[in-house]
Amino acid sequence: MEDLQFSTFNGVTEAMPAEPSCFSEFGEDVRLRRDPEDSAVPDEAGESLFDSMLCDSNSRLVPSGFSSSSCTEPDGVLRFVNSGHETTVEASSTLKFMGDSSFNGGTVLRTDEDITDAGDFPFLYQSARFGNFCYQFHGLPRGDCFVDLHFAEIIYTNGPKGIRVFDVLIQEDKVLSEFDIFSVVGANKPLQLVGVRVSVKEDGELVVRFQGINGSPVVNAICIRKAPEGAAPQQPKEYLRCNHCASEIEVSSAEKRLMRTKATDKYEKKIQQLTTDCQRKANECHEAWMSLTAANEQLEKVRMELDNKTFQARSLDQTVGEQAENLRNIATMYDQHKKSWTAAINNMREKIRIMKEEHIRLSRDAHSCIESIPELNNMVAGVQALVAQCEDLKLKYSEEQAKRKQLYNQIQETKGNIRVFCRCRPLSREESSNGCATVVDFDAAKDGDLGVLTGGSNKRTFKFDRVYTPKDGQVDVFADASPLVVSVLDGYNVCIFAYGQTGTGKTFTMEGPEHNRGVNYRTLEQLFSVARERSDAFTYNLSVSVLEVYNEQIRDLLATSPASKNNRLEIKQTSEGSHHVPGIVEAKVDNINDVWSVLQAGSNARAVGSNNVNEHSSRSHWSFTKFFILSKTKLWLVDLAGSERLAKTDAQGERLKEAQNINKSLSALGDVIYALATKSSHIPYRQD
Ligand SMILES: Nc1ncnc2c1ncn2[C@@H]1O[C@H](COP(=O)(O)OP(=O)(O)OP(=O)(O)O)[C@@H](O)[C@H]1O
Repeated sequence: MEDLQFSTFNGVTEAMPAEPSCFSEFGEDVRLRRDPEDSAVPDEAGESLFDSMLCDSNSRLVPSGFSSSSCTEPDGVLRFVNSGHETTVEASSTLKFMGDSSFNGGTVLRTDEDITDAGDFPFLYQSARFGNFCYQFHGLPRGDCFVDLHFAEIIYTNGPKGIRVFDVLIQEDKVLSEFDIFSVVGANKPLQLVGVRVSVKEDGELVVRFQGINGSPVVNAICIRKAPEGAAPQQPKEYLRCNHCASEIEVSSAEKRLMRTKATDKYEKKIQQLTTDCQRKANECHEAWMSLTAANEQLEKVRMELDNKTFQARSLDQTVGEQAENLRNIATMYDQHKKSWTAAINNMREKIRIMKEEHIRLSRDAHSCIESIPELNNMVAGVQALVAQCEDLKLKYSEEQAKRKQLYNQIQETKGNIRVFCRCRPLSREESSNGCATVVDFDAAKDGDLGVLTGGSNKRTFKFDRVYTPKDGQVDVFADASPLVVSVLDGYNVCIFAYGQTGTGKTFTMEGPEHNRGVNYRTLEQLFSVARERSDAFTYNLSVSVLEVYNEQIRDLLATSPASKNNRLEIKQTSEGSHHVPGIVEAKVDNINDVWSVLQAGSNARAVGSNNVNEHSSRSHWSFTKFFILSKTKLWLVDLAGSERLAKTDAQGERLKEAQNINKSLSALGDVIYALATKSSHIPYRQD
């Protein structure tokens, strides 16, 4: 009994409907006969699939070929059309298969492939009509009849499912909906729609129409059978069908209940198992939900991270943009630099080209020089000989110069260490207009004699080293002073001073006007000239100090600060016998202009008084000295104050005191000079 199962039509457990006896074998439920290759098993899905295809509740699908044994009443067959095939009469059967007729449209298709489980007439399934077609039968008897349709997928043998889907309508009633042969039995396998009950009217016409949904419809055979006339629908009987032999067995109510109980147990177990599966699936769903929640949280984190990354990406974009801008600027600068460098390189190339040409020219010159080297060597030898000769001459010159210097200074000493020159100025315009006349006789002036008329024919004569007449100029006076300049540079101390009565021309002789310089300027000019001539052999560092002796006080005329101006200076004698003034300003001079500036500064700082003898009379002695740092030699150039006869000048007060001091110091100077001239053992330098 395990192999038996209720036939279930229309989704409920019930007995098979009343069937014509010749097709009673088709009671086997299609849901139990799925093709193993299709891996189909009877299940709710398969049941739903067939239910959805079958539109007539009395019809059924049979997944096997037509068998002659199933046709118990061959006379009841009104038409059996073999689509796409010619008329066939089987000797072993009383059935006559008509050739393909009564169709409208479509084409014929045949196959030589074997049809699995094809029943007794496989050729029924090896030909078919397909395409856009319908069958229209005429001459059928009025009343009900059954229509059986035979199908097999012989075109799309590899499927897939759904490649051919179509509807079938009989007498415009849909009997198959979205019919898919391959989905039910696969390829090259028969599938019968059995027992569609239709009614034929008086016109005896029956129309079978095929409508394609996907692909073209197909049909292999159509069988029209006569239905029992006036037969009322029978009460459903309860059958059991053997799964192996497909024989139908009528069962009693008790047996049916027993089987139902067993079936109920079986289904309860199945329900239990489904409940367990459902619970398991629910758990799985819960776990999936939890993991989905976790995934969502993770997703949220990822989204936030993504937001951050997006923000960072935007920042990076901005940075990249700025960098790109910088790069563009750099590129622009680079282009500019490149242009300037290119220009510079071109310029350099031009220079190199010129230099190469110059180099070639020099190389040629060098070659010609090399060729003239022998001659050059001779010249070099000659030059070296001349240099040696020159060195020898320089040595001899130095020796001779030393001798000459010695002799020169000996001559100066022979002339006398103290020399006195007398210069007489011409009468001034004022003196001439006052009727003054000269009392000096210059007849023997060339011999150094000066006669002074003392009245009448009396004449008193004075002896000097040289007498300058009023006609002698500054140049003549300096001619005798200039040899002394050379002596200074040879290391001898020299002092030139002007002595005389007020207004006799001391300042004129020493300083002189700007257009007619005196001894000071000319001496120093010659000093720099000789120093320049000797610069190859000697270096002279020259400096100048300017001082004034006024009322027995020494004043530094180059001092600028009040403290140094008020500083009390004294003349000191060194152990070597020379004299100097500690603390006095020594201005370094490099040329005659410097000296002149210093002298001007010193002259401006002098204390000048006036008396009625000479308005511009100097009331002080002033001098400046040259210091030769190397030899420490000094040249004193002194413009003494004028000696005066006090009664004649009518001096009083300060002027009298000045005059007294001047005369006193001049008298002391006279004593010193006398002591020096007579080579006295005591020189009264510090006599008060
Ligand atoms: N040789 C000369 N030829 C022409 N003019 C002269 C000559 N010597 C002096 N004089 C003029 O005589 C005037 C007085 O000369 P200077 O001032 O030099 O006298 P001094 O002796 O320096 O007087 P003091 O002692 O009062 O300073 C000046 O006007 C000067 O120009």
